Amino acid sequence: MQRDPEMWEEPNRFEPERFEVTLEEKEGVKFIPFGMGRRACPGSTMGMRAIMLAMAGLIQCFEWERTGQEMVDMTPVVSMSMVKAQPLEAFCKPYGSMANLFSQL
Ligand code: HEM
Repeated sequence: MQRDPEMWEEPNRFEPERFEVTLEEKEGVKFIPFGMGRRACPGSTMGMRAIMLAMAGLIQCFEWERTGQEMVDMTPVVSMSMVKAQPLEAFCKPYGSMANLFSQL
């Protein structure tokens, strides 16, 4: 459903802003990674915050680069969750100020 062309414009394009729409807004209920109704995930808020914190930390602390000239292959495998067909390989190095911090850990 999250990649249904009848629900989303260019569903295969990486555009996370599309999920900023809340349930109250006119887009309606199109983003339901936590299920709905009585059995919906009770940990949804914690899940969203944990992922946001983890992603923000990775982006804020490290400089990321591809391993070669080719673009990262985003082809997914059809499964219960969205898994990349090719595992992500990337170089990361801590930003200058972070390197000092990490060396003290
Ligand atoms: C990104 C993180 C998470 C995702 C994508 C996720 C997704 C889901 C989904 C799809 C369901 C099934 C809903 C349904 O049956 O309609 C579920 C159920 C559940 N989740 Fe999560 N979840 C996440 C994080 C968490 C966390 C952090 C907790 C607890 C701290 C949690 C606790 C539960 C529990 C207890 C259920 C069963 C609810 C029931 O059957 O009544 N989840 N989750």
